[in-house]
This record gives sequence, C-alpha cells and structure tokens, in this order.
Amino acid sequence: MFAQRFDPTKLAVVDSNEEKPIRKEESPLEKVIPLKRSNEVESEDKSEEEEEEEVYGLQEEEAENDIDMESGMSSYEEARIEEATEKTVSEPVTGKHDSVFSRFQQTISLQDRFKPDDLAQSDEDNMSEVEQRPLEQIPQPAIVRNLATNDNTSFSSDKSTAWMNSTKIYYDNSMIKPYDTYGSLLQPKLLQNIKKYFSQETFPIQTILLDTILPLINFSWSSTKKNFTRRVGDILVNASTGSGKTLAYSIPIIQTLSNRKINKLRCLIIVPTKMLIHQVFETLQKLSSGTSLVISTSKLENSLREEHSRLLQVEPDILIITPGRLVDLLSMKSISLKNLKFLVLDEADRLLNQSFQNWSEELLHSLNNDKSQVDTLPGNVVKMVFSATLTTNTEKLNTLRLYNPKLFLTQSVKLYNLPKKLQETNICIPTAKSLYKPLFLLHLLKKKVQESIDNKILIFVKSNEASLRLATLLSVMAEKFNSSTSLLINSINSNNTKSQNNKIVNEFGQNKGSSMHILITTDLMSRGIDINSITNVINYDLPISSQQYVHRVGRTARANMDGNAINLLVGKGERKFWNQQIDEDLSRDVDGHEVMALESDDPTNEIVVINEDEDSIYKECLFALKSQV
Ligand SMILES: Nc1ncnc2c1ncn2[C@@H]1O[C@H](COP(=O)(O)OP(=O)(O)OP(=O)(O)O)[C@@H](O)[C@H]1O
Repeated sequence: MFAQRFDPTKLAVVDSNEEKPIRKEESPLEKVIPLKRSNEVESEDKSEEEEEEEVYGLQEEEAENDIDMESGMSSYEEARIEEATEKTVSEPVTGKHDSVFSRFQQTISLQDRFKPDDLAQSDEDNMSEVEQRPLEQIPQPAIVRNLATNDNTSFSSDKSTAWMNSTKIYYDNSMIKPYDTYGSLLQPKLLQNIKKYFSQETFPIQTILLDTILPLINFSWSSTKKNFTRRVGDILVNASTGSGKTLAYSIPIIQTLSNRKINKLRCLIIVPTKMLIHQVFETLQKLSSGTSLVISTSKLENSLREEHSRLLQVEPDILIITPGRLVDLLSMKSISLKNLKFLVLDEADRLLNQSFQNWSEELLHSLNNDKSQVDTLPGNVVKMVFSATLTTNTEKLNTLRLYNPKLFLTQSVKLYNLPKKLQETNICIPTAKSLYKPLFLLHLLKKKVQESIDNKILIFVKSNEASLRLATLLSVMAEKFNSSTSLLINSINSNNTKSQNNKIVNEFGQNKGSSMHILITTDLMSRGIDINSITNVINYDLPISSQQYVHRVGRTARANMDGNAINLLVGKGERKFWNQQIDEDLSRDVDGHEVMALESDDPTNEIVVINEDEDSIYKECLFALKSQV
C-alpha cells in the first residue's frame, strides 16, 4: 500500500567506470546519488509550490470554488486530499492497522531525516509523496552521465526522445548584434519599442533565435496562415539565467500577432509562479505598445467566476497564466484554443515537474479538441519551451508531443551554464566551528558593506523557519556588534502575510538608501525573479541540486552584469556534495571566473576568525534569540 521503505543504507552507488578527469581535491570515488534524489528534485518543485501558497497566502485569498493557483489543484481535489489526510490522521488506529500505520510514520520520519528540511511539505505533498503504487521497485535514479567526453550529447543515454530528435542549433556568447540589423524583419513600431525599453543590442540567445525563426515567421505568416506553425516548428531553448529569454520569445510573438485583424486567443504563456506572470506581462506590454494587441494575465486574486466572465467579454490575444488556473478555465470553457498559434512554457522544467492536476495532459487534450475544428494535423501550434535548466532526461518533454523541434543551446560539456560574469566563492567552515556560521555571515556582510553600501544581497536558506530565525539572529547581532545602521535586514517567511512579503520584495527591488539591503528567503525566490541590482547571492544553506543552484545564483550577474555567489560549506560532507552533486553539472564560460575557495585555516581569511570578545557577545545573541523565536 505504501511506497517501499526508503533505506538510506542502500544508497544508489553508480560506478562511473569511464575515465574522467580526477579533480585535485577529489579522490576517485564513485558517484553516489541518494535513492530519492531524482524524486526530491520533483518534490522540490511541489514543496516550493506549497511554500509559495503559504508565503504568498494564496490559499486564504481563494474564493469558494477557486483553486490553489500555485499548486494547480482544484478545490475538489484539495477537498479530497484534505479528507484523505484527515481520515488518515484522525481515524482511530485500531489494533489491526497499528503496525501498518507505525511503519508509515517510520517511513515518513526516516525520509524526512534524509531530506533537507526545505522539502518540509504540507499534507498534500506528503500525500503525493506516499504514491498509491504497487510494491514494485522504486524508480532508480537516472544513469550518471559520462562527463569525460567532449561530446555535449554525452549524457544522451538518459535524454527524452523529444530532445534526441530535435535539430540542435548552437550559439555562443559572441553572438551579439545591433537590433537595427533586424530593420527589415521587424515591424518598425516593435523595433522602436525594443530599443526604447530594452536595448540597442541583442543578447546571444536573442540573436540566434531571431536569425533562425524571424525569416520563417515572416514568410510563413504572409503566405500561409494555416501551415505557418508547421513551417516554424517547435522551439526548445536552454539558456543561462538572466540571458534575456523572455525577450527572446516575446519578440517573434509580437512580430507575428501585431498584424492580426481581430483579437482571438493566439498565444498562451504558462509560468510557474504569480511573480513571473507580472514580469512577463510588463515585457509584453512594453513590446506591444502602439499596437491594438490585448494582453491579459490570470489575476490570481480574482475569483474563478470573475475571471471566467472577463475572458468571455474580451478575448485576449495573449494570456499569461499559471498551470492551476489554466486547467480550471479550460474545464469551464472560459477560453478556446481553436485559434492558438503559440504555446510558451517559461521555466519549463519547473512546469513539467508540476504534476498537480496533470495540467499538461489536460492542456493538450483541450488543444486537440479545440483544434479539431480547424486543423487536426500535428504541429498545429508553435510550442516554445524555455529554461536555464531545461529537462533533458525525462519523458516529460515527450508529453508535449513536439513537432520538428529546434533545440537552441551552447556548446558546453556540462549540463548547465552559469552567467559568464558570475564570480563564485566557497567559504569552507570546519564542522567544529559550525555554531559560529551566523557570525561568519555577519563578518561577510560587514566586509560587503566596506566594499560598497550599494550592495544588495539575497541570502538563501533551506526553509521558512530558517529564514525567520536567521533574520532575527542577524538583527540581534547587528545591534550588539554595532552594525545595525549599515544593514537593512528583511526576510520572506510564512509568518508574514502575502501582501507583507510582496511589499518586502518590491522594496528590496527598488531599495535606495544609506544602508545595505539584505533579503533572506527560501527557494521560492530562485526562479526567474528579475531584480537586476542584486550584487550578491549567498547560499547560507546549500541547495539540494545543481538545478536549484543555477536558479539561485542566477538572481545575480544578470543581463551581462557582474555578480557574486558565495557558498557557506560546513565540513567535508558539504564540500563533497558541492563538488560532486553541484559543481559537476556546471559549465563556466571560457572567459568566466574560476571558483575561489576560502579555507578557514587561511590566516588571511578574516571572515572565519573570531576573537574572545566576539565569542562572548555572540553567545549573548544566541541567548537573546531563544526568547524571540
Ligand atoms: N538585449 C538585451 N540587452 C540588455 N538587457 C536585456 C536584453 N534582453 C533582456 N535584457 C534584460 O535582462 C534581464 C534578464 O532578462 P530575462 O528575465 O528575460 O532573463 P531570463 O533568461 O529569463 O532569466 P531567468 O532564467 O532567470 O528567468 C531583464 O531585466 C531584461 O530586461
């Protein structure tokens, strides 16, 4: 009945026989992946969603039969899960169920012991964690990639067929050109808006995409509206964080639709979080200014009924929406996909990992139904799949039933690319000194203040509780160590209401002032958030995967600007985890930076040196914290 017990002693040891460059600090160990790692990445997304609802308080603002927008579950499903959860928890456990129930509790507690508590999940997640599946083998982790070869398809063994069948189009960071070179391919008004609101020059991913598909789009749209989508084909983009993906997909869409005569829903843009809806909307509004295009967003604070009537009154050309709300609108026939030409999945790997309500199947089912009236052939919509950590090794891309896909990527040996102006630093703390980690963080922040008061720092921790606790302790320490004037410390956590958290994020984005602004948050801020002035990202707690690392550090060094990522690594275990489970997957641009490692026994490393006075003041702060949190 329950998923097979997770036995940590049976960690999957994957023996990578292939010769691979042995890193100087790494002995020739076998690569070890915890049994649940691949699922953890999956559940990481669910827990982020749950966290999102919690932190943004989406649940309490739901109208009666609306849905949890982030989780994507309809109220019906939620009720079922709650009922099942209540039943499990409140039902008196009679004798005959005792042993089953206690085994279930043991399994959960055992899994939690081995799962970073940032995956501390709400009941729904635990319910989804205990999948109703026959007692068969738990899916083994994906085969470890052989990184020794230079062939960037070296990990092709675990790639989806969609990825394998795609036409690969490589680009590199040198591909930058003035937008004026597209004068003959772009509507004059669109070109004017790009240069007015964004830039005179392209970013590499924009160059390669516009060079490849603008001629196709312009020719196909003018010659055959019906086969236009098949002439263009589907588009997969794997491009680093902050590389301008939003603009890359928005420009071809506005270029195509600004010629339309009547407003019909021709473009659906699906994003995983509420914050991203607003960000994409702003980009499209700027690009389409001066046109009659109708761009709508799914207002998550509106009730489903209001949204339904609004969409029936005015059909938008472009709708930006989260998966959960999309499924409900489709089931209520609030929108028709009959005229759809573009389907965009932004942060696609995160979206495809969101399994709630099986949104992708629901979407494709509705698309086939609605399209059956006008075009039943494959390739009747241009699907655009974008991410900095695009899923390569799951069947999830196949569920999209891609048509003649083009895959845009850079030549890199590893799985993910980091922004080329990102400087990473590892601060290695011996386990014996881990008690002083908050004090080392204060030393680091004071050092950043000395470098520049304009520093804006995002600190990632593993859970809501850690965010609240660290913010409180830091504030106490800043006062005791006379640094409170120069540090403005805020935290995103579930103790705040949704509007308080939104206000904190907005202030952090606009912060101008005499003190350095510090925001402590969990991974809900790691996806797509575009605050270009973040100068430093500090991983106070390590992320649980290289994918999460890429999105966290991608909050800085955006749009070709400089940025710093600092990782606090406690003990040999975290150093090994960083080397083997994070660093192994990362490509750094040829003219990018090398990772710096500050060793705690390095006398010049003032961050981890403590004098006696500091020691006693710090202990006073810990004591004071006990009374506050
Ligand atoms: N050609 C350009 N020149 C200068 N800035 C640009 C250009 N294109 C986009 N930008 C800016 O770069 C920033 C990052 O863009 P965007 O958010 O689209 O990146 P992204 O690749 O989607 O990042 P993430 O993967 O984190 O979502 C935005 O502020 C955007 O306005």
